[in-house]
Amino acid sequence: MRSPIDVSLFEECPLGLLPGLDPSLARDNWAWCFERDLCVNSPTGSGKTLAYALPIVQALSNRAVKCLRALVVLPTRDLALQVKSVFDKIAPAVGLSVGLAVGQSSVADEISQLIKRPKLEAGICYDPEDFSLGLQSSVDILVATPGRLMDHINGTKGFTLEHLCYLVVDETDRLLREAYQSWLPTVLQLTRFSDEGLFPGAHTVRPSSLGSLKTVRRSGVERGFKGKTYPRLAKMVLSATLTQDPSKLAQLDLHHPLFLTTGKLRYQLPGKLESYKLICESKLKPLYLVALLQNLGREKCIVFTSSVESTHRLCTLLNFFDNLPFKIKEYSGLQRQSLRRIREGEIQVLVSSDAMTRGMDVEGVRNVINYDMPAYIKTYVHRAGRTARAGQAGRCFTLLRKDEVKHFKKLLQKADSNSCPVYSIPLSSTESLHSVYTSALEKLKETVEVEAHRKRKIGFSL
Ligand SMILES: Nc1ncnc2c1ncn2[C@@H]1O[C@H](COP(=O)(O)OP(=O)(O)OP(=O)(O)O)[C@@H](O)[C@H]1O
Repeated sequence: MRSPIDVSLFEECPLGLLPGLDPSLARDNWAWCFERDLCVNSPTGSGKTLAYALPIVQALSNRAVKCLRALVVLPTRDLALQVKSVFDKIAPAVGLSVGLAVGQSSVADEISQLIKRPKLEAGICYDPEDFSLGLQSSVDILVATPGRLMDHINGTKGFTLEHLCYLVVDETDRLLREAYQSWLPTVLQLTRFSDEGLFPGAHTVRPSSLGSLKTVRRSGVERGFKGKTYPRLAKMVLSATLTQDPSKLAQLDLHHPLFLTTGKLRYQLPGKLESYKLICESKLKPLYLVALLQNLGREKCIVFTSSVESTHRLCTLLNFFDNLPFKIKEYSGLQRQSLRRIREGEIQVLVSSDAMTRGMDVEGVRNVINYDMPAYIKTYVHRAGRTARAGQAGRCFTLLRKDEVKHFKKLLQKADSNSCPVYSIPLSSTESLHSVYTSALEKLKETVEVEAHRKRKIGFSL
């Protein structure tokens, strides 16, 4: 941990040249050396997902019996879906199955995807509640959010982590900040080796579903084990803004962690990102935003605001500007379909709170706009990182009041970014929007009143 390895100093290696990789997986970089746990701090859009998906799939490609051997935990449902889609592209090539536990469908539906009941399905047993059914995992790899993972740990018959070999904690700094029903201590407890036998915690939850089958985890003869082999859960933790603070990482109980990074700084922006600032009065921000969007034409944009409520208001207001040559939708927990719509090119502008800040990979997003200045450099890094991904060029615009400029400059310096020129909007562009802005504001006021009334009514009827 004291001497991070700067992977940017190594030469790139095409997947086709990676030794030992199953030919069906050899289509681009990184091999996970499982002898030590890995901490990866690498910029947004640098391909961290494939960097863990590929070695896990490769390592499990020779497994004989299907059981849950790899668990990937992510903070949000949409991120989990995105990561599952990456595994879905590579795992079937070597006969592995990937499951999802995110609360997208009912618990019952999810259970039927994750657990199989061979005796019941073969008609040998007719009582679905019978615990001797020999329940088995239907998946080798599970992508999950903490809440639904805990639901399965606590309540799903046949769901066990006792065979787990690989644990990935993606967006680690975010997941460590939020305890989510103590999911991490629970997972570590259920996968820990102890003198009482393997996985004692698992047995207190329920008996082994696979009878005498014992998982042969990776064994390592390593420093600290006094020459003994030791079955161990291999862990990989990743983020574009991963902490190097040992007291925080200690929660993960890492084994001789190796810290991989790209450069010396914790906060890094993508190489081909250009940052710009727009300085305007607070009340004129919508005008500047519309003028900027008009300048950007029909390029895909994500506009970030500071809250779910301002996202809704801003999106409603923007849609009252007539004849804009692009379609605008908001993204929130209740409006998740807009993510699919921007991916498919049905809409060009997505307005979002920080719900969309981390990890989301939307092809073709050329611009990110901070309608509200992010309070922290970490937030700037993740928001800006929705563009300029995978070596592509991208731009990040930040709307600022005059009194925010100094603070913003200091913020960017933390990412060693001193270049953030002013992006000028001609006065004529904003002036021509004044009358439509006034009428849009009126309509927004009416809409907000109607919505508040409707909410009150629903509240009373409940
Ligand atoms: N070797 C590769 N060559 C080209 N493109 C790649 C490669 N690996 C991944 N990609 C693409 O790069 C994009 C970004 O990948 P990914 O979402 O894994 O980034 P990330 O590092 O996890 O970013 P973030 O920190 O924002 O979550 C994806 O569209 C992915 O398909």
